[in-house]
Parts: sequence; C-alpha cells; structure tokens
Amino acid sequence: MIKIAPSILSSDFGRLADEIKEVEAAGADWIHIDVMDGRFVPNITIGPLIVEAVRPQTGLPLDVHLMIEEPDRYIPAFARAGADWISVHQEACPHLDRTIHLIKEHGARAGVVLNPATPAEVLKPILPELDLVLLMTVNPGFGGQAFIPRVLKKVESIRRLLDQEGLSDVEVQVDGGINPETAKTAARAGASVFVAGSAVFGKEDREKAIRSIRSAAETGAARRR
Ligand SMILES: O=C(CO)[C@H](O)[C@H](O)COP(=O)(O)O
Ligand SMILES: [Fe+2]
Repeated sequence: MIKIAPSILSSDFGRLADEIKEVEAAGADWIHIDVMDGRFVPNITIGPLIVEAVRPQTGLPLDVHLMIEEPDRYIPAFARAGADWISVHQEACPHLDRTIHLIKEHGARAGVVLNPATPAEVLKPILPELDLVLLMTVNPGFGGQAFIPRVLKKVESIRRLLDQEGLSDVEVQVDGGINPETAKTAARAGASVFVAGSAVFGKEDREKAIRSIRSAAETGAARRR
C-alpha cells in the first residue's frame, strides 16, 4: 500500500497546526517531521517540544526522522512526545542494534536511514529487527533539493533483500526531491512510503499535489517486476 508523508520542513511554521490539518484533510497518510541538530547535518530544526505540540493537532501517525548525532540521548523524549515512527541514521549509530531496541522499548516503530553514499548491504544483519528502511534520495539537511537517481538501484536492492528474507511488510521509504515523476520511478524500484516537502507544501492545492504523487506511485508500483 502506497503512503504519502508530507514533510513539515517545507510548511509555514507560523501556521503549523493549520498546515498539518490541511494536509490531513488533503489525504496525507503520515506526517513527516525532520529533526536536525546542526552537527549531523548543517541545519537546526525541531525538538521534542514541537512534536508534543503537533501530537494533538492530528490523528495521523507522526514519522520522526532524526538527523542527529547520539540519537539514543533523545529517543525517549521523542517517543514520549508522541512519535509513532522513529528513524535514525545508520551513519550516526555505532551501536545500531541497541538503538533500534531502544526505539521499540519506548513503544515506537523503528526505522533506519541511509545517506545516498551508504550501501544497502550494511543493513543486512539488522533487517529482521526493522519496521522501516528510509533511503535518502538527497543529501540530508535541507528541503527542495534535486532527487539523486543513483539511489534507485539501492531501493531495488533493499526491496530484494527484504523479499528474500520474508520481510515484505517492512516499509521502504524515500525522502528528498520526491514529486510525481520521481515517486513513479521510486515505486517501480520498490518504495512504499513517499516523503514530500516542497512538492506538497509548496503547492496551493495540497489535495491535488498528494493525489498526483499517489497516483504516480501507484502506476510505478504496478510496473514492478
Ligand atoms: O529529510 C529531509 C531533508 O534532509 C526532508 O524530509 C526532505 O528534504 C523533504 O523535502 P523535499 O521533498 O522538498 O526534498
Ligand atoms: Fe526527512
């Protein structure tokens, strides 16, 4: 099943609650929240206080993408704030197995993120523990960047590894530069969750924006071999 997760990074933070309600009414499946610390990535965004403030504004799952060093220090706070999904970068986790268990112990579903230059194979030993794999299709840190087509091969590899291990229910998420065109190619490669910041919040008609991404992704998924 295709899921569309608008990223609030591209929303108007002065009207955050209204922006979230608008994309919920427009058909979003999840709300994607980009947490940046100015160390792992060169930008600073959101902390647990904002997640806590967002929680009562929507019934949709909150999908928290941690682009931070030492995520173990903050996972409990994000889970308490209401995160349903918490994803950490493999590149920031020397003890990834421990970090994944920490997320689950705090009642959230666990995801691991790979930067564009990190190979799929690093996740092989931990795949059975995961609920989601997020493949960055831009270098993390900013919205509005161009999709890196080279990552499509990695989407295919991860989907193949999951299918081989009987883990077809694990979500494969793509994030960065997603629009109807790139969503179609990513779905064809095996992606199931599509994060879109500027392609949703940058448009006047959010319902049309979400519908276009979803229908393109469905077309791509139908062509999967
Ligand atoms: O994780 C991210 C950036 O690091 C964002 O989720 C992503 O960039 C969304 O923005 P856009 O769809 O405009 O590329
Ligand atoms: Fe993100």
